[in-house]
Order: sequence, then C-alpha cells, then structure tokens
Amino acid sequence: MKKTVRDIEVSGRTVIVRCDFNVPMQDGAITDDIRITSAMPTIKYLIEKGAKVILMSHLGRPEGTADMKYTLNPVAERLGQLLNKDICFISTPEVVNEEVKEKAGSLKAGEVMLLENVRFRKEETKNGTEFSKELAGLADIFVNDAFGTAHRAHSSTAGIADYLPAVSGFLIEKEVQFLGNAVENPERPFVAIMGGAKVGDKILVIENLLKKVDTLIIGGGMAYTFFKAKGYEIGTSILDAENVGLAAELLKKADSMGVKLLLPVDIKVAKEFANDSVAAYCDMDQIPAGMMGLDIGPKTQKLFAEEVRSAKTVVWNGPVGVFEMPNFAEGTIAVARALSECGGITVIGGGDSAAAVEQFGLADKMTHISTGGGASLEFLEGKILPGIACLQEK
Ligand SMILES: Nc1ncnc2c1ncn2[C@@H]1O[C@H](COP(=O)(O)OP(=O)(O)O)[C@@H](O)[C@H]1O
Ligand SMILES: O=C(OP(=O)(O)O)[C@H](O)COP(=O)(O)O
Repeated sequence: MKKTVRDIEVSGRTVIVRCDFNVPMQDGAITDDIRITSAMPTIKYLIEKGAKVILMSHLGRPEGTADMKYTLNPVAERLGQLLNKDICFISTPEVVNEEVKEKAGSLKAGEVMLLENVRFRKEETKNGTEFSKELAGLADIFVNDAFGTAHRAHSSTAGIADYLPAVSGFLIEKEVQFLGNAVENPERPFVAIMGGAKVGDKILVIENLLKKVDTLIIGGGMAYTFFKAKGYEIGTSILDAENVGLAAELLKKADSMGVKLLLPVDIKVAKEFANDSVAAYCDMDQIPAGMMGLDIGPKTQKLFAEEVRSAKTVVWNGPVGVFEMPNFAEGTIAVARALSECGGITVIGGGDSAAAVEQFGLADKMTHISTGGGASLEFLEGKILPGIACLQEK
C-alpha cells in the first residue's frame, strides 16, 4: 500500500502535485473537464490543510518545444472557476525560471499556482535528472495524482520522487483501489468484456485477465481476428492479420483453463464503414462476402447482457461495435445498460468505453470509470506503473 496525502504532514509545507490535466480541447476551449474535476479532492484537501500548492501537468505532445497551442492557460482558468480562487499561472517556455521560483517560495498557506506544460521542456519525457531536480527544488513534498500518466517514467511523474518525499493523491488511490480490487480480489462471478479494434494492443490484458475471470467476453472489431482463427469467413471485417495465431492460442488457453469465453453469435454487417451504409443482421458463420461486421446482433446483445447481469464484478475495456455511428451503437448501448443494471462492481477501463458510457448518459451508474486509457490497460496487464512504483510504501 502506498502512502497518501493523509499519511504526511502537509500543513504549512509546499506541496507539488502532478496531475493529468491532459484534457481534450477544441479551438482553445476544454471540451471535457473530467480529468480536472477528478483531481479536485486532492487539491481541495491540500488547501483545507493549509498547504502551499503547486500543480503541474502536461497537455498533448508538444515534444519539448513551447508550442502555445498546448499552453495550460485554459486549465488555469478552469481551475480558478472550480476552486473559486485566483490561480497563479506563469507561462514560460522554461516551465521553471527565476520568477516561478520566487513565486513558489512566497506562496501562502492555501494558495495555488500552476506551472506551464511540463512537456515544453524536452528533458521531461526523457526523465532528465536536472529537470526533476528543478521541479523538486520548488517544494517540500511530491504528490502524484496523475493516474492517466502513471505509466510514463518522466521527470514530473517519477524522476522527481528521487528528491522529495513522495506520496499519492486521492485519485491514484481510488484508481488503484477499484482497478486493483476488481482484478485481484473480485467478487465472483467476475466477467471481463474486451472490445475495440486491435487484438495486438490488448493481447497482454486478455492474457492476464484469463488468469482471473470466470467469463471473458470478446466483442467489437477484435472478435473478427478470433473468428478468422476459428476458420470462419469474415468478409471485409477488420482483421488484425498478424495476430490470428495469437487469437488461436488464446482460445485454446481459455479452454484449458476452464474460462468461459463468449464471442458474438450474430452481428450487424454493412457494405461500407459508414453510418448510412446498407446494413443487415446475420449469424456469425454467415457473413456475406463484401460485407463487414460493425456491431453485435440482437441474439448476442441478449447473450452478453445476461452474462453481465449475473456478474458481481465486471471490467469493461473497448466498445463492442462502432458506437460513434448511431446505426452501429446498439450493441455497445446494450452492454452499457447491462452493466448499469447488474448491481455488482462495474469498472470501465478508460478510453473509448468511458466515452461511450458518458455519451449514453450512464456514467453515474458505474462504480468506477478510470481516467486513464493507456495507464488502465497497463494496470490491467499486471504491469507496475512507474508513477506509482516511485511512491513511498505505508
Ligand atoms: N466491428 C468493428 N469494426 C471496426 N471498428 C470497430 C468495431 N467495433 C469497435 N470498433 C472501434 O474500435 C474503436 C476503439 O478501439 P480501441 O482503441 O481498441 O478501444 P479503447 O479506446 O476503448 O481501448 C472505436 O473507435 C470503435 O469504433
Ligand atoms: O491522455 C493520456 O493517455 P490516454 O489517452 O492513453 O489516456 C495521458 O495523458 C498520457 O498521455 P501520453 O500518451 O501523451 O503520455
């Protein structure tokens, strides 16, 4: 168990907090601020305890140049609104300069400052020692609360912990608790649903989950690679050709481990990858030549939903159809609805499934929606995340 902000004296101390404020933006405006609101419990706690708070984050991938398209200025404004207080934001390509050091040194209890995008410095993503020291030099304590970036070993996520007492914030604590418990100590039956497009990207997650789950459901684009492995014709459906052999191995493994593995039994096929394409339902082994599967069919929706409804723990990663197109969203909606009704612990592994649940208005019906895409995948793979490994043990 990692120490959290509760386990260290913060009052009157300067605390530097790494957040993941890598929010989606359009024309300079934040389109979804969930990553900012998710950091609020830690920030508010520190303010209430009378800490002097320095926040830092990256935004996008400016690759070591101060490209103002990626300035954190909009985040500073949003933080000011959410906290209802002035946020000191000094925008400089160096991130840390004399003015920043001076301001950090003169912060009063409860005051908050935000540094400019840490990826304006090229040392950041290389975990450069000098930059880690510069950041550490601003504060007495390091708090990591950037779960979405915890799989990166960078100066602001891991390197800095070499120079300051390092503990986790409440968001990382919550993510580890829900993702960790779901996988390590699940109430059973434990069902995992894997979807999305590429088997290759999620192979390690599937392998790890096979060791833990009672049932593994495979839907979405990745199902076709498994069908190919079973020898079915898949028309023009998405295929991860390199990984057909791997899919065959996984099918065998599931069988020998006694894990129930469910694949779609019927699907909705279309002529083209377009919402208004000519479409039809067919059984899995009847995919017409020249057609592609873009969603699961009604029999499969029922099959998957029944399995989910009887589960006590469900982990879901990846949509079961092309939910971005309304005509192929039905299957993903059915799965999301089943999760919202199952009454057990439901954990959504970030990325597109989180966006889908949000889009369907079912987000508040889930136990936990991870703020990390890549990070939650690596966590589910059983990997140690550097941004968490560097924190002090209780
Ligand atoms: N049958 C399908 N054919 C093609 N793409 C699909 C299919 N089903 C789902 N997808 C697409 O997979 C994408 C998500 O894949 P991925 O990035 O692996 O998931 P996640 O972001 O949840 O980890 C979505 O954009 C979705 O449209
Ligand atoms: O948005 C992020 O990743 P995600 O889209 O996998 O959740 C994180 O902020 C990490 O960003 P990065 O993948 O540029 O290191």
